[in-house]
Amino acid sequence: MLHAWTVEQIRAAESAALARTGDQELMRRAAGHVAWAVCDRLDPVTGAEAVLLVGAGNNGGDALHAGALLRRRGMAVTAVLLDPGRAHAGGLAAFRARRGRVLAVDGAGGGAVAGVLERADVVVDGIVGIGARGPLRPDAARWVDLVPAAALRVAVDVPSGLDPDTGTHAGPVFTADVTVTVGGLKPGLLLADDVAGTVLVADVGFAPKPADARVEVLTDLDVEALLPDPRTGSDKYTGGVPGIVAGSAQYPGAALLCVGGAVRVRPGMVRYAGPQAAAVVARWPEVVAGDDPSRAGQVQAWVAGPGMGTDEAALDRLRTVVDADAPVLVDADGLTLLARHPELLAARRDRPTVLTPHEREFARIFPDLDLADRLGAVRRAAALAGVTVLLKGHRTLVAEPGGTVTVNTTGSGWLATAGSGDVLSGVIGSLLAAGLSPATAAAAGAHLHGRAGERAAALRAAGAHQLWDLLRVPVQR
Ligand SMILES: NC(=O)C1=CN([C@@H]2O[C@H](COP(=O)(O)OP(=O)(O)OC[C@H]3O[C@@H](n4cnc5c(N)ncnc54)[C@H](OP(=O)(O)O)[C@@H]3O)[C@@H](O)[C@H]2O)[C@@H](O)CC1
Ligand SMILES: [K+]
Repeated sequence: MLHAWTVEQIRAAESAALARTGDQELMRRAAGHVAWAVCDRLDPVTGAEAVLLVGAGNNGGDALHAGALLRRRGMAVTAVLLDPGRAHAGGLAAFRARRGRVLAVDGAGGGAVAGVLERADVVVDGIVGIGARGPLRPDAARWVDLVPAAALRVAVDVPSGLDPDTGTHAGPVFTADVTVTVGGLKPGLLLADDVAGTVLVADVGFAPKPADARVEVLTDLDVEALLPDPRTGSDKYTGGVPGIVAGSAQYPGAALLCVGGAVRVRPGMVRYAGPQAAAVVARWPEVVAGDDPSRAGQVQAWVAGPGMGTDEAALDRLRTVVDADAPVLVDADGLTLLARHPELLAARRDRPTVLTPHEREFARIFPDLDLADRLGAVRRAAALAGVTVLLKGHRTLVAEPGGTVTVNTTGSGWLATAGSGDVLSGVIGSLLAAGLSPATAAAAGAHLHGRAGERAAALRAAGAHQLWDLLRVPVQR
């Protein structure tokens, strides 16, 4: 499992390391990682031109020390000092000692900066790191806008303009190919991967405690270890029995897609309770199907919603499921019904429950929460409702009421297709039925679904039903 920490947590861990090691040494270590990230991506290194954008804080100091190392590797390096009177003294001395070129934006060098940037093979962003407050100020933002897209763009610690805690960027932002982040991951780097690019964690001798992290990422091996794995002596109930309430006359395919997602995770048995029982059994003969969830027999987790419609019959089925003792996942039309009948959601408070909204569905249920900050919004939603909330998106987020959020980093554009979410809810339903906690089932399901989406992209396998075959592919060790 990977972990990410807030700026406050990173600062707390850093201050202990500063007392032990001293800031110059930490900075030199951070700079070594930045220089390595640059050299590793350039061929040839010698003779390449680098520009450092240097702010007035320690982030600029990291960049200057990295520039000194790049000079040693034979690169032509220009440091652009955005606040020349306050540039980091130790970093600047090290850089000058290696005969790096210095331009000050407020003096004679100002006019030359645009031209130097235009020619750069590499631009290193040391404008601001975790000491920044609010959107980039205009005098820094103007240089970000001039960074050529063709250059290798390397951000030190955090791309300037990106909020490391939330991943939001209200104004101009340095768009990085690579971010070398110091000491530990920050949540914003996971959420805004389009801005952060590839994220490398620079180990400089301190790391916050994993147990303190409130933002996590599952890996393939984590998920593999969580999946139901039948052994001798297993029966269908040890494998888990999900019950699916999905599909309608208008959306018969949703029933098949959702049931298929559940079957292909390999539970002990799948039950179906809705108006498409005959179609479900015709496609999935292993499923035990009827139309009434109250007469479905033993179910260890319910999934309700995909394509089920929003009429009285659908509402009755949803009520039955919400009243059940088992864990419940509500998706799609089920969420529309929950938005109209908040008492149903209130009835699930503090019981094992997962909601899987996309942003429009989320806004219907939680109209007061601002999705500009998705991390904050999903966390507050889970706390308000007392249930696990999976917010779909390019980076799907899973929040549990206690405040921990899992960021899903798998997926591809091929998942943005009709019926893909129906498969996801079936997958999570099977994991819930196998006994995983709501947040773990939701996060593991999103991970598996995302990997299936990546395989679909690689195979050009169009159509949500293709995901069925791509869900449980063994992990390459
Ligand atoms: N401490 C250490 O030993 C280690 C630290 N490390 C490194 O230090 C970094 C943190 O350094 P930091 O605390 O100096 O803050 P930093 O991110 O450089 O920003 C402060 C500067 O930004 C300015 N500024 C603020 N807001 C702004 C805005 N919106 N737009 C524009 N400017 C803005 C602010 O200006 P002021 O408000 O003072 O006028 C001030 O000049 C960290 O990210 C990591 O890279 C690592 O090397 C490990 C060892
Ligand atoms: K930066």
